[in-house]
Amino acid sequence: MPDALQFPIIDLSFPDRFSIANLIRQGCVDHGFFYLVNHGVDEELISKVFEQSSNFFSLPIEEKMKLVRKNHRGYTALYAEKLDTTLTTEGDSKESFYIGPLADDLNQWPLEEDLPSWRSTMETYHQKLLSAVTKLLSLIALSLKLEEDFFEKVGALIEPLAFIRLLHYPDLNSSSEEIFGASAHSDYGMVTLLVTDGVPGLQICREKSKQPQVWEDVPSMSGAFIVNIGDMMERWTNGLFRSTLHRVLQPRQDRYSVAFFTNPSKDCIVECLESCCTESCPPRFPPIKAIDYLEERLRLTYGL
Ligand SMILES: O=C(O)CCC(=O)C(=O)O
Ligand SMILES: [Fe+2]
Repeated sequence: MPDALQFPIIDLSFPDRFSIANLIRQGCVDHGFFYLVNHGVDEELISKVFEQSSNFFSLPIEEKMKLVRKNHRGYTALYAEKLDTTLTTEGDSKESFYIGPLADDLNQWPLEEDLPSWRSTMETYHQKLLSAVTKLLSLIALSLKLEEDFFEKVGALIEPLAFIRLLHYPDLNSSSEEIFGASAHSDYGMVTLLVTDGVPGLQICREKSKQPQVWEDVPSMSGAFIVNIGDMMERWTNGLFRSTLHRVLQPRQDRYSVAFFTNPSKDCIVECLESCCTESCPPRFPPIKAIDYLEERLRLTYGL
């Protein structure tokens, strides 16, 4: 058995920003994963989000289906999503609910009388997470030897396409090796901040092209977000920062988690950073517009 994974612990409130930036760089180059502590999001708010998430997923399926996913907002039922697009199996054994940018009015919400304070809890969480991510991105910019406001300057943060995904992996009492809670995938955007209820299941594969693939457990850390780099950040850094393959096994008991995905604003162009390419190491990915990339990935995931 390999030793348990150890990721760097990034303290968002630590005053020496350059040493934190170096630690981030190490985490992103080695694993594409790190823990984030002192992130400014109250424990109490996180507990409330989990409680409200469980309230929603406990509703009868007919109620949940009234909010079925439109414009990538709302409910996706068990098996409706398959993150590993190469699998021929049915779909992932999870249900989820997406809440997108608050300004564009496309979100779908349960009725206040059915789930009081549900909407306001999620809106507060969205705002708090966006503020933590903005701080984190300035450190990521430093870690890439860029100016702290690099991601602002390239327009990534004008109206970032940021999504909360509430996740519920029910205990299905089945042990099919073919079906995953979330099948192997990498996230699409810049960074993802994840919090789980502590039930194990998340694994990463550090060498995606090595066969057989080696999967290692990611332990949760109380009070910390698990942060991982997404594909657009990998493209910006020409592969220096890894967007690591990960998955969730079917849990042996109910499991809840909450992911916060941050993608750049829709018109932001993601192209290889000058500091990440040379004549002998040219850009591996052509420039792309964030919205085009995101839409294509979502299309593949949902088989549209
Ligand atoms: O639930 C988890 O632990 C991970 C979820 C995940 O990887 C995702 O939703 O992209
Ligand atoms: Fe993921």
